[in-house]
Amino acid sequence: MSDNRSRGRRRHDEAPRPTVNPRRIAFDAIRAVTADNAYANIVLPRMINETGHTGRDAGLITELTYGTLRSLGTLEAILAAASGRDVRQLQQDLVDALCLGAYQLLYMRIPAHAAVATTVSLVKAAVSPRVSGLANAVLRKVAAKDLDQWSEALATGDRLHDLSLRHAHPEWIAREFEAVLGPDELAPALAADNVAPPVHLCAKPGRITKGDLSRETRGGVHGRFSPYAVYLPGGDPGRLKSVATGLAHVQDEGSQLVAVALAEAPLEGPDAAWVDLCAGPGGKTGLLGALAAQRGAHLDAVEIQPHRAELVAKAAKGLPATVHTGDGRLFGEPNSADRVLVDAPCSGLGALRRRPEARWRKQRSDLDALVPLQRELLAAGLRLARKGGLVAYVTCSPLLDETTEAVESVLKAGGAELVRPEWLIDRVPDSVRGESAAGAYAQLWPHRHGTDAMFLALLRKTGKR
Ligand SMILES: C[S@@+](CC[C@H](N)C(=O)[O-])C[C@H]1O[C@@H](n2cnc3c(N)ncnc32)[C@H](O)[C@@H]1O
Repeated sequence: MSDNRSRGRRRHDEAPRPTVNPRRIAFDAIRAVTADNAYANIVLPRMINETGHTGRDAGLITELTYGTLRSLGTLEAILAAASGRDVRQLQQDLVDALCLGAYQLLYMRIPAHAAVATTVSLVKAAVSPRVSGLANAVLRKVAAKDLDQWSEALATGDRLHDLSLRHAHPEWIAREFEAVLGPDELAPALAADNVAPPVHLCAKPGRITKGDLSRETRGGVHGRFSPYAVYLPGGDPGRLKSVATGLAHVQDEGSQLVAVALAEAPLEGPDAAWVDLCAGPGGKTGLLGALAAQRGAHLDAVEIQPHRAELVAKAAKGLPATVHTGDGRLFGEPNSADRVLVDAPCSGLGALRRRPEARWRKQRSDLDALVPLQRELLAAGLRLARKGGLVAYVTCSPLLDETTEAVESVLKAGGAELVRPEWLIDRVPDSVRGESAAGAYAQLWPHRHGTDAMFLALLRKTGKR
């Protein structure tokens, strides 16, 4: 009797079992990205939450969705070969389902018969029963080879083409990376973009220590390089009290390093007026603001997009910082700032591992508008700095146009010099890029450092601009 009662009570207390199949959720998320231009890292957590999946199922859904989206170009090339036709001739929802199936066959340890059967059922239910026979035939052909065999079968002998196909990147991105890294490191750099990174947290200096933050995360380890980084072992960072109350925030370790490198660079003269000229959504504002508080400095944070400026205001809460909504190119008095961060809007190609679909959406032509804006913002940062003041030019991209070429073109106008970012270079091995008598740049890489590919040029204003 008592047994029955307790069994009944337990059933009543349990959360309802999720009823939507994990593969269906992954398919719906992929459709949202390909059909509605959604961002997977925004729609997927919501879908998982709404359908009540947790633990291993949530992990499976994430792997299916992110993995398929990261590998789309390669999967489509293999599907084209397996079906004997250009996949653009097929309806998009069928292609999405086939990509999801092919991903399981080629990248996951799911038995072929299960991957084919579940995908065919999905096609019947979510696309059309009329095309389920076609889906079955194509996936069986895909299953006949593994990824290495497909890569070999589709290789043309052109190194960039073959590496791009094997590591699922558009060829133009591989070419741009190679222009910076050289041929030997290209394969590991591309491969690193396909590994989901852990969430990095920043323990705001003066607010919480790394030790206390890692204890709160139950198993989080201290970052390799940043004095403030903790790697989250898993779970939702938003549920941590320190994150919810603003003592810590989510921020890639590389982003932390480039911001701290500006704050730690030696400076002669006053050191009270700091500016963050491209601040949204406010990660670096939060860290620089906390450092400014410790040093008796004040931070002005500028962001052109009002909704992003609101996020900056949240990140700056309780810190000695003022948030301005406006154009950084027009902000402030010339010769007034001691330290300026120009974290310029960029292609974001240094953070592809965090944004699964991004590599297939970006185009080389996106740089046409970004490159002039980056140079104008850097020139504005130098105008704002006082003589002897420091400007950090930062991008989350290693591309030549957005990094060294931007800096060199602005330096040509005179009145500024390149400074070695010693603080960063001393603590991060293999982070020097392009050392010369004129100075050195810092470049971080996922495959070398486990960070996003952040670029930093530290400049000192030497005269009139
Ligand atoms: C790379 S993001 C900055 C990331 C930020 N520093 C952080 O750590 O969270 C670049 C930001 O610059 C903003 N932006 C673009 N053009 C701008 C302009 N002319 N003036 C100020 N901000 C601008 C973008 O809206 C975007 O929020």
